[in-house]
Amino acid sequence: MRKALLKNKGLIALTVCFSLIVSSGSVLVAILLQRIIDAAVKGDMGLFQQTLIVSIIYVPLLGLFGYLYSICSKALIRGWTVTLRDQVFRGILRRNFEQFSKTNTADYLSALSNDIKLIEENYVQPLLLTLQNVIIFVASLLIMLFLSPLVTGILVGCMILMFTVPSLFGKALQKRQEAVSTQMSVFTSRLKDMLSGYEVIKSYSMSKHAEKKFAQENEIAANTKFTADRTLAMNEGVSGILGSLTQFAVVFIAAYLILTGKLSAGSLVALVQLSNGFVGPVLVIMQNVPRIQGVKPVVKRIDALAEYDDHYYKGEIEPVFHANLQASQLSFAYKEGRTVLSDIDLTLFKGKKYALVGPSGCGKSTLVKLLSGSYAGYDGSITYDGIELKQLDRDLLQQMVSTIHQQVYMFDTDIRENICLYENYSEEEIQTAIQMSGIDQWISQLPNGLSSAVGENGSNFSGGQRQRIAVARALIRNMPILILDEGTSAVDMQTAYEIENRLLALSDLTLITITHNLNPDLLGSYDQVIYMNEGRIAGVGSLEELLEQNEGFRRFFTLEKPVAV
Ligand SMILES: Nc1ncnc2c1ncn2[C@@H]1O[C@H](COP(=O)(O)OP(=O)(O)OP(=O)(O)O)[C@@H](O)[C@H]1O
Repeated sequence: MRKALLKNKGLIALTVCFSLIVSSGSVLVAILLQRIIDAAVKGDMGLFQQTLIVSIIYVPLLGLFGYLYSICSKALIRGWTVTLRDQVFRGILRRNFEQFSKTNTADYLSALSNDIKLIEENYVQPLLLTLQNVIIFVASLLIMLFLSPLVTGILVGCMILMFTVPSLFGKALQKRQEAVSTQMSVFTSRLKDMLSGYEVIKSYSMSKHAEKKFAQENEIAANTKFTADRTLAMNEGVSGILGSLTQFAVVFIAAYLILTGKLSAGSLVALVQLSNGFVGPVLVIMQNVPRIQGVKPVVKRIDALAEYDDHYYKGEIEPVFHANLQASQLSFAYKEGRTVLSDIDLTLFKGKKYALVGPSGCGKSTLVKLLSGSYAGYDGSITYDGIELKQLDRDLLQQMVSTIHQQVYMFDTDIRENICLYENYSEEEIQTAIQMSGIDQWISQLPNGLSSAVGENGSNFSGGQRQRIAVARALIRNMPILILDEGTSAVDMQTAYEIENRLLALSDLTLITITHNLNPDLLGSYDQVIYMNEGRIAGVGSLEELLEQNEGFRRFFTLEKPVAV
């Protein structure tokens, strides 16, 4: 929050400046009123004309500054929220995979939309209003003291009473605004879940259930917001009553002073006017301070997202991969006490090709995620050319390893952008990548070729086509290590065979392929097959060696029916 404020310091200075002019200017109107009434009562034509001329110049000028203040404060709100949203988004991107996946994506969406709106309405706007009204309050106080210290004293007494109200409501509001933020996050999460499962809802006739569930969630979210609004209304109501009582007190006391000849009629008008400029701001402050206090937990949440510091990966060493990638005594658990990988010792040499096989759930994907630096909370060590992964510069490490997952994510743009990911590659590089991934012919048949739109998450194309685009996306980057996490599972056997064979032919590439396709021809082409079972390495060697020497692998291999090409 503070950083977002500092980034807009120019606008803040202008807003405060105009606020100062407008607020003090509006208070000085009381003096003009006093002079007009006194001139009329006393029959002083000179004072009347003089005040008239000053008013004709003064009022439009005040209007102009009012307009400038309004524009500046709106620009400040705009700048503040834009900066805040940018900072939160950057903070989210700075997280490592492990930290990112601890929070539901809908929570991030809710923070970027609902929470920032809550902050805009309940923090930024009230803060500006409070500032403006503090100035009006101070200016009114000074002039009132000058006109009648007695009336001012009574007013201040009433004010102290009024100031106790925000502290009564502040805590309750804080709790309720926090509940609104949490509930909106839950609501967004459930909504996202339902929309993502649209296909299942339709195919299993779940529409009625989905509608009912949505109505329930909608009702809960609206009720939580209404509970917070009720507290706000209570705060506003009590403040309003106290404000009116105070104004009445001023009028009666001032009238009494006129009756006893201690105050002029003009001063009464000025005092009433000023008491408005005195009570009004206190009311505004009373209504807005609890709002600001109430939204503090949400501000804290947003700050935590924006100022995220990845303490795991603070490494600055530039990674190199000339020799090997090694795991020693590597163990890992997603949740404490539920070990997924145990005592992994493995050395992968540059340029070699590895097939990682094993029963479902044995930890293959977890292992490659650890090797590529997605998770940091492991025991043991992972080294690139002898240097511990946690000491390496993570951004540079990400430029060394590319992964093709079974579920490919496609951005809603065209094929070219999904391959290049907004980086510049020559036409020749693009052509080579699409040839290697076997999509050149298919693309050439599309009416718009590489410019064909892929649709939301690639919905215009089949799973296999998406995977092949992902292969091209990885190949064009020419990274030294490529992980194929069942990355060809959605293409037909022949195509998978062709793609893998092309990758196997790249001498500089270190390839790690996770596969359930136990095709002896294909597996036989890998330098080594790594057989995993129950979170451990249960065997490493060529296909032949494993089949000869490893009973467990032999059983696994024969049970998982090999598929002929
Ligand atoms: N993000 C996660 N949080 C908690 N547990 C997880 C997570 N991802 C995987 N697991 C668990 O870790 C274990 C290993 O999963 P992993 O995906 O690494 O296995 P795998 O061998 O790749 O499986 P498959 O061949 O079916 O893809 C499984 O028991 C799985 O339930």
